[in-house]
Amino acid sequence: MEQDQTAPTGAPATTETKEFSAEVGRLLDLVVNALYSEREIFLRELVANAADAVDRRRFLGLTDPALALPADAGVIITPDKNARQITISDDGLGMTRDELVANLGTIARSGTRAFGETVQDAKPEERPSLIGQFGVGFYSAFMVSERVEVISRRAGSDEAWSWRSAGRGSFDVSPAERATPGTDIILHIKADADEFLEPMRLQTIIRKWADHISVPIKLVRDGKAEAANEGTALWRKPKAEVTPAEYEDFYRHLGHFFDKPWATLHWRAEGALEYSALLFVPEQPPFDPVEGERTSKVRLHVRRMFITDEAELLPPWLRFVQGVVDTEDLPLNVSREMLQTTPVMARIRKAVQNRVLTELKSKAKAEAKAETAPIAAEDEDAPAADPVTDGYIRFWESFGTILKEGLWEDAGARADIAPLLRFHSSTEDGWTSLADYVARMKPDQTAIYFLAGETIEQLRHAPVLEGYRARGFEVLLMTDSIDAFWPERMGSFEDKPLRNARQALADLGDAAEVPEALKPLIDAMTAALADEIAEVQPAAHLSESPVMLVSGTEGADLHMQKLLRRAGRPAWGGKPHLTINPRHPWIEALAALAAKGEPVEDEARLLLDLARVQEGEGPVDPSAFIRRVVGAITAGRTTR
Ligand SMILES: Nc1ncnc2c1ncn2[C@@H]1O[C@H](COP(=O)(O)OP(=O)(O)OP(=O)(O)O)[C@@H](O)[C@H]1O
Repeated sequence: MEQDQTAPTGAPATTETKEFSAEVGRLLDLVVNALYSEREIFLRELVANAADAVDRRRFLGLTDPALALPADAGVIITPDKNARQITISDDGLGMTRDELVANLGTIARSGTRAFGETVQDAKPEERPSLIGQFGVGFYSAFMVSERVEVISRRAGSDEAWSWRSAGRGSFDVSPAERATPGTDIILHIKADADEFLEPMRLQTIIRKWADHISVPIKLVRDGKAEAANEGTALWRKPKAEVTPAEYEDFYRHLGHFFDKPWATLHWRAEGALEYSALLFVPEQPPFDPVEGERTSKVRLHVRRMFITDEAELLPPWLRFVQGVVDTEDLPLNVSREMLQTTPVMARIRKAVQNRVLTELKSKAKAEAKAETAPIAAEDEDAPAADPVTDGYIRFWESFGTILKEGLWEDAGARADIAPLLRFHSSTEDGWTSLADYVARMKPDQTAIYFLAGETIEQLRHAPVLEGYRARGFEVLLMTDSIDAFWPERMGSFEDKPLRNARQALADLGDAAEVPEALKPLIDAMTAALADEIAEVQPAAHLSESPVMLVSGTEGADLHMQKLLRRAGRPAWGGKPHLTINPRHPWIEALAALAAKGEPVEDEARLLLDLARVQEGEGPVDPSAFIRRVVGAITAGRTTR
């Protein structure tokens, strides 16, 4: 604690000095030094924060009149050349003392380290967007300021607090005064940042970065506050009047995006439902160091006014879509509950979802056609076709995993999602669709076979494929966790059942008769492995491997059982079957031993462990496994 000489009269003259958390300190260094050449974006960041605070207060004010916004709420930017200050004031929600300390001093985003690395690797022109992407917005103030003061009063509270820092090591917090709720950010401008004290310069920056913010932004010039942003709400403009660059700027403004939109959907619905929508499918998944939320963040506006980004305008499996839906059909004071229950919202959701799926389908189809003949992009929304960024596979590799969640959880959408799916395959290079698979099916093939596992490489060498190969049957290979689950729910595609290759071996007619010579071995192995194995069978289709684990035809297969166990769920599904290769010399030798009544238990266990290892599982008892392998090799040296 130290005495503060400058504390406002009436407030206790105490200042608390606090250290920045180590990560915030690092973040500050990075922002100030790495992004020096792009300093103007400090204004974008601070104005965006101010406008967000106004939006948040408006929304909370709908249900809590104590928080209601004043009619002329907005953001005012006041440059003062003489005092070398810029003040950015808003009528937003404000912050309590604790929020000031937490938001501006101690919470470092999980992206800090990644941010540092990325900034160093990034090209200079990519750097500005990194700030927004990694959530270091406020600290950009220190690019142009030697000191920053924040005075904030939380709506609904009488107390105001001041936060001050020179951006090195520590910050001070003390009581302050503010006549109304909201926040002032006071920047004490650095000697080399004079340009930002010019109203003209500030105006240009706002036009460039913040024009579409719907909260009114004013700039004080010669003592007069003048509107600085058009607040055009880009999504309300006719498509023909929006340039590709404006779409891109708006997309970046929406959130932490630094790529280009892969698809831009801009339309207006009139008639039974009235709304404008401007949606984007990103090119790449956003940087997300921790598993993010599953809900869609598409923003809901009512007659231009931002209402919430929690309206779940799209289902979780389309959560990668970003943008705005602005409707005439809801009242401005729509409540959270109403968002859940009103039929208007249900209809808008359905319409928006359909539009997105239609777009994806047309892009998927365009790519399929492009494989045979070069075509012009069919998409009227896209400004220009770019083969690299427009390719459907580009989208699939970024978001296919998320899209597949819809197959599992959304029965009504399965038919729409099916044509969008792409897979690796045991016979094809690259990606293939279900329709293409069906077109390649052999005349005697009745099902679509798939195999889910950890990696494509592992799957390509899975012994279970040996029988399918022998018949010329293609098997789709899948490696997302969700792949273990959705095919059963989907059931079929174009009337062809989806069959798990591990469980469908019987389809191949491979259930060989048990030859007499093998019976003693099979009986002995079955007895020895009864705890782990449902059955030991000979297999006609194994050519190279001596053994293989096969899943029972019912319930979870081996891969799904593993995923369930990992997720701490009971791994329902029967014990696996162990298939042995009667033509393998080792099995032949064992069969001869068993026929003489000699014990084969040890080798039965070894075979089981080998089959498990082949499936990416550990041996039942690793040290016993090693003992047996070493024993077998040692014996092999003398008997081979
Ligand atoms: N003018 C303001 N009024 C109220 N709260 C604010 C204001 N400015 C910042 N904050 C609070 O401080 C937090 C941190 O701001 P900062 O700009 O660093 O990150 P962010 O806005 O959350 O992320 P990003 O800028 O990357 O979108 C904000 O989330 C908000 O809670």
